[in-house]
Amino acid sequence: MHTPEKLVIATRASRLALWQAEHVRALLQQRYPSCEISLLEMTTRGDQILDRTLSKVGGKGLFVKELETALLDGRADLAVHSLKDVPVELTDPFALPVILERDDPRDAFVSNEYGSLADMPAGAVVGTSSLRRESQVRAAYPHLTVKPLRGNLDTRLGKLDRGEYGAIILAAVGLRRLKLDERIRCCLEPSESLPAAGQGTLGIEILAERHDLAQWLAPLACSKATACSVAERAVSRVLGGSCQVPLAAYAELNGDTVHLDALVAEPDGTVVIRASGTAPIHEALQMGESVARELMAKGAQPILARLADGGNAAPQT
Ligand SMILES: NCc1[nH]cc(CCC(=O)O)c1CC(=O)O
Repeated sequence: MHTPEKLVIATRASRLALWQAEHVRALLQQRYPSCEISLLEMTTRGDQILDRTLSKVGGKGLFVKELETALLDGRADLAVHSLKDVPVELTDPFALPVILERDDPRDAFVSNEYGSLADMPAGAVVGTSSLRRESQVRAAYPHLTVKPLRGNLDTRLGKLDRGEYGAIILAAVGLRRLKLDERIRCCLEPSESLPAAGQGTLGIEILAERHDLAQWLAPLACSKATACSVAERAVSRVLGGSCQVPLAAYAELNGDTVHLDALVAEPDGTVVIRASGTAPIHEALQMGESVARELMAKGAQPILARLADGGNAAPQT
């Protein structure tokens, strides 16, 4: 069989992104031992803007765009992304043919003082720059104060350690990948903090015309994670994943059945609209779309419309 001789993987230069790219490199190397595989490290706009809340700076696929230019001009063959950061509508020459097996999708509670959100006293400060996390924290713990928190993982942990926050909320998977598990005081179950669409999942982006490449990458795909991400991303797509909005969508597989929970909330936590659905794998897309329509019917529209005014397209962290 014809196999690849040389592959270049475009990646952001953060430690987490590098771990993820190395992970994909190792999987490919195992499968294609004679292939020469290298990483092309890039700094994206999302990495440069550290002083403002991501949802405020907007910009479609802040973490994705520069990597796409490397695919376009041939400097790289594939780009590895946290699926959560990938816009739901990939524009024309690009495709996302491979969704890898999902890791832990949960949010993690990190603190030097407290064991959980429930332990925190009135007025204590929780750091997160995600409207999704903020709205859920504020809905369940209205006595806590939520403040924005930006930067890569090390920066965020540094701000916590300097006492700027009583606790911060991060994706558990990011901490695990950087061997920072010991910082996790507890994981927030989906019932307490419903994850973002695609959280804990990696996707591989290529130029759609590279059919050879798509075939070489195909063995890395996980059909279960793919079904879940199809359902979750359908919600974001229907609701305008391009809006900066507190939106969560989390699917699980039970045998051949996909179960999906989704919510849209006011950032201040005063309104949380929920919907869920269940369907066989092959109907994951339609089920996701109908869950999204149910959210709309229950009043998601005014929240979305108001938040959409501020800009387009922040990643739904
Ligand atoms: N918001 C940025 C981002 N994008 C992906 C991850 C972690 C990896 C993942 O969720 O798959 C993170 C960090 C975080 O949310 O704490």
